[in-house]
Amino acid sequence: MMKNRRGRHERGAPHADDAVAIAVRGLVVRRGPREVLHGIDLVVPTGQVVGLLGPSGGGKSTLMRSIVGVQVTHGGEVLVLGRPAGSPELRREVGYTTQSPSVYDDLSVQDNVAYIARLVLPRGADVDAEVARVLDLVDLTSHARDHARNLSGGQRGRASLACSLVGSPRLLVLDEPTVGLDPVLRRSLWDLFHRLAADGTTLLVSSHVMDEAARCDRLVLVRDGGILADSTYADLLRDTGATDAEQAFLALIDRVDGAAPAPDGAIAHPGDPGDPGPAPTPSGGGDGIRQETS
Ligand SMILES: Nc1ncnc2c1ncn2[C@@H]1O[C@H](COP(=O)(O)OP(=O)(O)OP(=O)(O)O)[C@@H](O)[C@H]1O
Repeated sequence: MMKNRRGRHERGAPHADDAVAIAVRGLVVRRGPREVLHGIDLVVPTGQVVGLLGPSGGGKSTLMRSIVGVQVTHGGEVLVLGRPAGSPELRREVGYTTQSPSVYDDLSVQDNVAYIARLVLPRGADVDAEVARVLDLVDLTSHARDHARNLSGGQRGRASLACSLVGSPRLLVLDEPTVGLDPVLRRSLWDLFHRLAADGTTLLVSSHVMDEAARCDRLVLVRDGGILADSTYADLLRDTGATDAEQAFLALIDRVDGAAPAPDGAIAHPGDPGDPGPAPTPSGGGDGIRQETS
């Protein structure tokens, strides 16, 4: 059994490639009558904060749902920590927050978290200590006894985030966790994300606020069901000649739409001639994708 960077014994998942937390190949998803992901290839390295950025309706949530295994998929492969997305073995390894905070209004904040902790933690674990730990991480200790219905929007979001931090999952998939937060809270959440990453957790964080790009170790720009770029913020600015993420995003769109030429050394886009394609995926995954809900 291996130990991770936190010194914990890791639970069961194969480790064909510890450097890769998520490997997506050729992912196709249809929702209703439309195909909304058109053959996505994506590799997310372990221990990084990877931002999934792009305009509303581009497919960020659908991609995240596919990664956590709650999305019916129609082609391709999604491996998470070396296993097919949605595998039962991943339930304690992957934390997920949806865009709408998932908390029980009629329970206190601490009881919401304790409920999840009793489901997630091994028998005999110190639930109270874990509740205190995660509430401290999201700065909600002073609201521990408040009913969730009495929280502000930002506090509800952090209560939901606290639930997904229970048990220190190795992968956190967070759908717009900073939406509606004031700048101070946004900064403190991004600081938390980087502390977790420094401790070995991988984070996939979506946002349609382009100025959050600078806070990510890696950026994946999603538009119209495809990946427009997969880069670092610095490389994105260098390769587009832009001064901020929004400008860079628009420059990439113009380039893809044929309105602007790519400068030398431009970012390789998936599917471009010369694009080396995704990094090798870890072996040990299944031959299909678990399909749980529509
Ligand atoms: N339940 C659904 N049924 C049918 N189509 C859907 C459903 N949910 C989303 N879609 C469609 O799938 C596409 C991708 O949506 P998705 O929610 O993944 O985008 P997004 O980038 O996360 O957007 P946002 O930033 O607004 O959350 C959109 O065209 C959307 O209309």
